[in-house]
This record gives sequence, C-alpha cells and structure tokens, in this order.
Amino acid sequence: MIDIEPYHLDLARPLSTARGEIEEREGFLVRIEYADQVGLGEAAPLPGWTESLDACREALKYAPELARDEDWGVALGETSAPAARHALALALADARAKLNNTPLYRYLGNERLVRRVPVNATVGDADAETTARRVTEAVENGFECVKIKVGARSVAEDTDRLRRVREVVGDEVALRADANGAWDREQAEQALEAVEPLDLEYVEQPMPAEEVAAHAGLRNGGNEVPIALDESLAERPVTDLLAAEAADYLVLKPMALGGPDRARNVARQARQAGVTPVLSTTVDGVVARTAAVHVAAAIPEIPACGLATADWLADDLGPDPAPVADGRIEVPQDKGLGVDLGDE
Ligand SMILES: O=C(O)CCC(=O)c1ccccc1C(=O)O
Ligand SMILES: [Mg+2]
Repeated sequence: MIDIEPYHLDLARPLSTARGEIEEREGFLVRIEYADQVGLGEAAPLPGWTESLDACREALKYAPELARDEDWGVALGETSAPAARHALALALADARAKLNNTPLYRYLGNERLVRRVPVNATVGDADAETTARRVTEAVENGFECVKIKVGARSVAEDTDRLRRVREVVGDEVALRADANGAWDREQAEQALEAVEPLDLEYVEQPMPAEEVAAHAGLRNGGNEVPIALDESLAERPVTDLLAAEAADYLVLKPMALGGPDRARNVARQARQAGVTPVLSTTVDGVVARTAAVHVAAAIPEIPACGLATADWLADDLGPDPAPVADGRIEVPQDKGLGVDLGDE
C-alpha cells in the first residue's frame, strides 16, 4: 500500500536569499505499508536543488505500481527526481528501521547512542542592524553557530553586515556565510579577502553551482577562508567535487541527494577524502527534517548542521519529535523515524 498526499506549508516569514525569497513550501507526504510496518516519507522539491513540483508529482505517479509489485529497487533507481526518490527511500527506511526495532540513525549505520546533534541558526538577508539583531537573538536562544545569508546585496554591504555581526556577538560564536552562488570569481575573491579578519567558519557556495574548477582555484588563492559547497552537489557527483578539491566542507541536503541513504553515503565519501560533511534541509516539513536529523546522527563527530529550520514554517505536517534546545536537536530514540502524525 502507498498513499501520496500533496501538502502546502506557509513560511512564518520569507527566507530572503541571493536567489530570492522562499515564501512557501509545497510537496508530498508519502505513507507506505511494508512488511506490516507503516513508513513515512516526504518529497519537498525546490528548484535549484531538486526537480520541479510538477516533475516530482510525475515521478511519484509510478510509485503505487512499484509498491504493489514490491519492486522498490526500480523505484529507488530513479535519479532524475531526487525529491521523489527521497520520499520513497525514506518511507522504506522508516519501515525497515521499525522492523529492525531500531532508530533510523542506527539503521543508517551508527552503532552508538547519539542523543543530540549541534545545529546552526539560519539568518536571512536584511540590513546590517537587523542582521546583527537576529544573530544576537539566536545566540541568546543558545545557538553557538549562526549561518547568515549573503549575496543579495553588494560585497561591500555584506562585508559591513558580517563585520557588524562579529562586533556584537564577539569571538566565541561560529559564523558562516551562504552566498547561494551569487558572486563571480572577482567578487568572490574580494569578498573572501574582506571577510578574512572575521574568522568565518566557512563561506558557502560563493559562486554558481557548475563552477567547480573556479571554487578549487578560490581555495588555492591568497587567503585561508574555508569554502563549503551546497548547490554544486545538486549539479555534480560528489566524486567530481572531491577529485577537484573544490571544497573544505560539503553541505548535504538529503532532499537534493535523493534520500537519507544517499546522503549517508556521500558523507562517508566526503570524510574519506578529508572533507567535512554538514547536514542541512531545504526548509522541509517534519518528516524530511527529522530524517535529516537522523542522517546527521549517523555521522560520527558531525559539526553544527543547518537543521534548525522548523521555526521558518508557520505550520507543519505534524508534531515535532526533534525540537531545538540550546543550539542542539534531540535525536528521537523510538524505532524508525520517530514521527507520529497521529493517523496510524
Ligand atoms: O543550512 C541551513 O542553515 C538552513 C537551510 C538553508 O540555508 C537553505 C534552505 C532552503 C534552501 C536553500 C538553503 C541553503 O542552504 O542554501
Ligand atoms: Mg546553502
């Protein structure tokens, strides 16, 4: 049995980025019955990272047939629709983890008990004072790591914003900046030079996704600011990015990578190459967000992750079993995903 239900979630307020504002999220909630277990999955497509909503709906059309034949291998072979695959792979993993009586993160390969994963707050584009105030609020709420969106205004203005933030929060808070591919090579070099004294943990996706060699060049340039790649991982296989030595960190969005299983594998490949994985969401509902928490918990010594995105949503698909407290998310220890939508 498989049930696919479209959903629509409004954001509490728009998330302003260099690629425009995210104001709402639309996707599909998937329920399967597998070996007498119920499995939950979610597809939250976001162009730039995944297929379109229409392409996702189209890809999920074939799922009931595959489910009837229990032909999950075929369903999961799908690569051109990562959000659709994410929903099916997650539902299957949830059901199988329940069957094994184990929480999803252990099913994904971590033998040890993991109680919490550290997370960053995410602060959108705004003027310097507003940005500094939002970062201060996050720190007051217990976050020790904050990611700030840049690239929507000039490099000079963004540098002022980050300088102002560093001034008000002091040296103890880890700061990240995410340009969402907004800069060309010259602007990226200017930006890195300007922010070098601010001791950022990394600058995420300074240039467009396909600019792999340029990012490698940026890392070999005159300064030490670490580079993280996010959109590039939706555009190119991880092996290409690692071979090119294009990044210090890789931002893994299970929705963009086609499922929690794939995100776990990409994290392993990154680690083996000496690159640090960071988990993140595309601002998903509770099903996909909690799955990303499990993936983070499956990776030993994971640094702060971009998983504190529940607050961006005005409403959600159901109760949150993994709330943020003191800059950390508590990992659900029930069998499977640990999300209960109250209809099982
Ligand atoms: O990583 C985070 O801190 C939160 C998620 C986030 O920033 C994001 C959310 C939706 C779409 C794109 C992005 C991004 O990382 O670029
Ligand atoms: Mg990003």
